[in-house]
Amino acid sequence: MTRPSPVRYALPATAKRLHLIGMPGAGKTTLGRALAVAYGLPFLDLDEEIVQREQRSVSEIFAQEGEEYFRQREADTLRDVVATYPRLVLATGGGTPCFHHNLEVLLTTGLTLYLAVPVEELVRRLQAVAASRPLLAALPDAAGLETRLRETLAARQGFYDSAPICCAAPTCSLEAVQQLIARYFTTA
Ligand SMILES: Nc1ncnc2c1ncn2[C@@H]1O[C@H](COP(=O)(O)OP(=O)(O)O)[C@@H](O)[C@H]1O
Ligand SMILES: O=C(O)C1=C[C@@H](OP(=O)(O)O)[C@@H](O)[C@H](O)C1
Ligand SMILES: [Mg+2]
Repeated sequence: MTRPSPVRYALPATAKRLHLIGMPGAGKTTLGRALAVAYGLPFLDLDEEIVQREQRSVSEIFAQEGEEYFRQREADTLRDVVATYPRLVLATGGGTPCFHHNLEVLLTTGLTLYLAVPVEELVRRLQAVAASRPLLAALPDAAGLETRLRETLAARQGFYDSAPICCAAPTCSLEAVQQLIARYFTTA
């Protein structure tokens, strides 16, 4: 099988910012980094940017200041980032589109892509790393994690579904996402 030409998957010049949204564990950070390399764009992770500005971890911010403080910092940082970076792959946090009209900011300043990874797969991925995610830490077991993720997804689904592109491929691989994006631009 011959590999597809990279040119076929190049991000059109009109798409200057690519925003990834989705549940924790969907792969926004991991895939965002790979997409940025593939498209030759700068990469930024919104959580990492907040951590850098605050000089403390997301868990520490939640524990010391509470969620509302984090959401305000998240909203401010998002607006700063889109004002600062004309070209960018941005990995958001799982809750980003759901607070402080951030969804409008994301939809109007870049191409927003929803990584719709099934909850069963999120559970598998997050079991190892849930402790570092304040909204998922302290859950007793995989069943508790799954229940929490299903409740969270139900509350957020409407926000996520506003994205013009949705990747529902089982693992949302780099290749699958690039094909989706290429198709979006040839049919738009
Ligand atoms: N496509 C994938 N297949 C398998 N595991 C993945 C994939 N993408 C991410 N992961 C793993 O899932 C976990 C969460 O990924 P991450 O990129 O931090 O997700 P998010 O930023 O959406 O919360 C990490 O341990 C990462 O290695
Ligand atoms: O779902 C959420 O509300 C959150 C997801 C996290 O990002 P990831 O989706 O990258 O884990 C991080 O922003 C914070 O812990 C809150
Ligand atoms: Mg992340």
